[in-house]
Amino acid sequence: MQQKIFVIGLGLIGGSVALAIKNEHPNTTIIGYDRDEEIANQAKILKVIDDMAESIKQGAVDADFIILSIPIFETEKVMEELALLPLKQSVIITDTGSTKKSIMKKAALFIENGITFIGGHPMAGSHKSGVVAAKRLLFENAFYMLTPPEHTNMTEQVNQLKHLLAGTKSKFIELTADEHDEMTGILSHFPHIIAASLVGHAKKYQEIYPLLQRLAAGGFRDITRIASSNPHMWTDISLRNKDVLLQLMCEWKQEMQKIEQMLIDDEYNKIYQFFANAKSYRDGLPIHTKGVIHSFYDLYVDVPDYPGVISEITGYLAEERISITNIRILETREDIYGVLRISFQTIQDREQAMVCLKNRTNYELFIQ
Ligand SMILES: NC(=O)c1ccc[n+]([C@@H]2O[C@H](COP(=O)([O-])OP(=O)(O)OC[C@H]3O[C@@H](n4cnc5c(N)ncnc54)[C@H](O)[C@@H]3O)[C@@H](O)[C@H]2O)c1
Ligand SMILES: O=C(O)C(=O)C[C@]1(C(=O)O)C=C[C@@H](O)C=C1
Repeated sequence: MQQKIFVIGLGLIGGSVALAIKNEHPNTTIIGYDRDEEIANQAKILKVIDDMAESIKQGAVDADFIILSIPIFETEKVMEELALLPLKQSVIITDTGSTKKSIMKKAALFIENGITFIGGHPMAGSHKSGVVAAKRLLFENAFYMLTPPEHTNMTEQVNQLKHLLAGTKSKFIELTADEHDEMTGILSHFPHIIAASLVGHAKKYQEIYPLLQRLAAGGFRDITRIASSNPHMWTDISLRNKDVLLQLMCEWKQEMQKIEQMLIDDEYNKIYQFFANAKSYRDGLPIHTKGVIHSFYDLYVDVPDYPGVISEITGYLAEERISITNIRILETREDIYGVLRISFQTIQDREQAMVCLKNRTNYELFIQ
């Protein structure tokens, strides 16, 4: 029988999940709903969904799976709405929200009526929003965290959900809502607050140093990329994980005080150790996976510093239809060689690019 999947919220995550499901299970019918009708129309035109529902009720009542992919506060409201509808008794409802505690509390509304709700969170994404940024393989190799309600046996339904989401090519992991919120607090939510605060801090100096904005390069850009994320989404996340965040902030302030003291006391060895410890842990993080710590397949090209070198290289790659995810000059000064870093989404793309550039240029190529 053809299964009907109802996706509520057709943005970056809802759109990417829908594309992954359709690719793996072409026989499913994907019905989408977005409170912004234009976005739902766009999703239909982009073939992210098969059809649009006019209301949550219309899409939900005969759905086999319902996937909520909207900001956390909205997720909680829509869960209340769904709990009042005559849903299929066998339906499996899930969400993609970045926090899990408040959502799993709301899930009691379903559990008490024998309806399955399994919390979900694909641990990959982007600072970009919207259906146009959706990608079928956005979650490839990332962890996809599932939080089935505690003290229930939902093994069979969890397996059905994993089967449905197999096309995401992510690694499923089950944990409690508390564990989820603590770990994502440390690795995702708190870093987003720090990134936003670093940007705010630099902005304060903008009037004194108008050049600041143009000087903001390498390190500052790397550490603050996530400050470009959707403020609506992050306000919800911060408020719904505030206990964890407040604890982390308290520890962070103590850590800053320790470093402050090392500087005041000119403690060379301790300062060295502070950086060395961080480097050793950061260097040991798994690479070539997506998720909290992103890594792409980078290729470095030694290029002479002349105008047009980037368009020359991207031109060759475009002619051979090799897609890149990012490109950046790491260092260029007059008369010396600069290094161009090109990032690819897959190892195959990088290999193809190496062959292409070897054939068409004399530039030296290397991989770190
Ligand atoms: N962006 C990421 O990196 C990321 C990663 C993993 C999980 N998440 C979580 O996934 C969820 C969706 O995030 P996103 O990045 O796709 O956001 P998005 O802004 O790209 O898309 C959200 C969509 O939901 C729609 N929407 C909002 N309220 C709605 C409602 N009540 N009914 C129907 N549609 C509604 C919006 O119009 C929008 O199109 C959030 O809970 C977020 O925490 C985000
Ligand atoms: O890469 C990014 O831009 C993200 O912010 C993605 C990120 C993360 O912190 O890793 C952000 C929130 C989601 O809940 C999951 C993933």
